[in-house]
Amino acid sequence: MKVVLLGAKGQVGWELQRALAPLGELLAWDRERADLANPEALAAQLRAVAPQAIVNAAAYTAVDKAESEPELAQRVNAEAPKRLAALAAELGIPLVHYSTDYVFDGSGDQPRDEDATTGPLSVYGASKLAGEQGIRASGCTHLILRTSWVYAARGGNFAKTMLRLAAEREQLRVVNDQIGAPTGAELLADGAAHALRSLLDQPERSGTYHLCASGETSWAAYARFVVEQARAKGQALRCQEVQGIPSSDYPTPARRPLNSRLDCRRFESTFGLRLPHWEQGVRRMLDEVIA
Ligand SMILES: NC(=O)C1=CN([C@@H]2O[C@H](COP(=O)(O)OP(=O)(O)OC[C@H]3O[C@@H](n4cnc5c(N)ncnc54)[C@H](OP(=O)(O)O)[C@@H]3O)[C@@H](O)[C@H]2O)C=CC1
Ligand SMILES: Cc1cn([C@H]2C[C@H](O)[C@@H](COP(=O)(O)OP(=O)(O)O[C@H]3O[C@@H](C)C(=O)[C@@H](O)[C@H]3O)O2)c(=O)[nH]c1=O
Ligand SMILES: [Mg+2]
Repeated sequence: MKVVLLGAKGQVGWELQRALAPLGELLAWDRERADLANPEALAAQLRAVAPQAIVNAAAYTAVDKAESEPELAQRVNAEAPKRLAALAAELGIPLVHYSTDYVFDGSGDQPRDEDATTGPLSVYGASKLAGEQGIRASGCTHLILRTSWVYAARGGNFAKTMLRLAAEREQLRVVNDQIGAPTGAELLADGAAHALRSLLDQPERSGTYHLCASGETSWAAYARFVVEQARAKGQALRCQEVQGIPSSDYPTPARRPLNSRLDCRRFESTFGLRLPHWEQGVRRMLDEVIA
């Protein structure tokens, strides 16, 4: 089977290069090879290689910057996935795609399932929601995997920012009223590979799924965990305190949801998989980064 992977150098894309390799011939395309800002050219490039599945890990992920670049965010996160889905429908092949907790408004304190009402607060969230909607409307066989708070040893993410700041400063100030689950790129890649295998035999499993590590935390408690673990692993850090603050004390261009809890039971029961606790993957990532 020939699989095209888009966004091959991102956090999740990098892990997908590993996780998808056993499925057959993998064409791993980065931004230089295939630009999602040009959906028509992308479709022509894909058509030329006639893949049997498309996995899209590319996205415009700069949440604050998207507020001032809404057109580019829309092209990459909405128009390109819609074009990919139209091609997948035409070729009769599955499309795997990732989406985000930021499609929701974050009200309440309960985990949301896949059918919960969406209500993005940011340009990024709205562009990702439009991408989902384009895929669902295309009629192609698909997996839309909504996740949250992605980290990896390779690439930029919140945990690595905290490690850097903790080495420089005595005190970190981090929001404690946004709640979610940090999710590793490894888990997202392995989960997608398992689910894609399953989808090839059972196309009726096509649909939208929530896929996050289990458990929940705030960004502040997550930062504290990272600092404590890193110190226990021998990192010299100046940071003495991670001070929890309300989101209102940390103004950003984009608004973020307070409740990012996602109910992942549909993914677990459909594909017969169990999602590990977020702390497990974060520990592994820190081992790798600190080594
Ligand atoms: N990061 C997170 O916290 C979360 C991510 N997600 C979703 O998960 C998926 C994977 O995200 P993640 O791996 O973390 O993101 P990254 O930002 O690590 O990787 C995204 C990749 O997409 C590439 N890319 C950006 N613009 C284009 C373009 N125009 N054409 C081709 N490639 C492009 C980037 O290339 P370059 O490096 O050159 O910019 C990068 O390699 C995305 O769909 C994202 O929306 C969902 C929830 C949380
Ligand atoms: C650096 C920093 C951030 N924060 C806050 C800002 C924000 O509310 C939260 C996390 O910061 P980030 O910049 O990592 O947040 P952000 O880039 O919005 O993270 C999001 O990325 C996109 C792609 C997603 O899809 C989401 O699931 C989520 O992971 O922590 C602090 O409170 N103190 C700090 O020193
Ligand atoms: Mg970010």
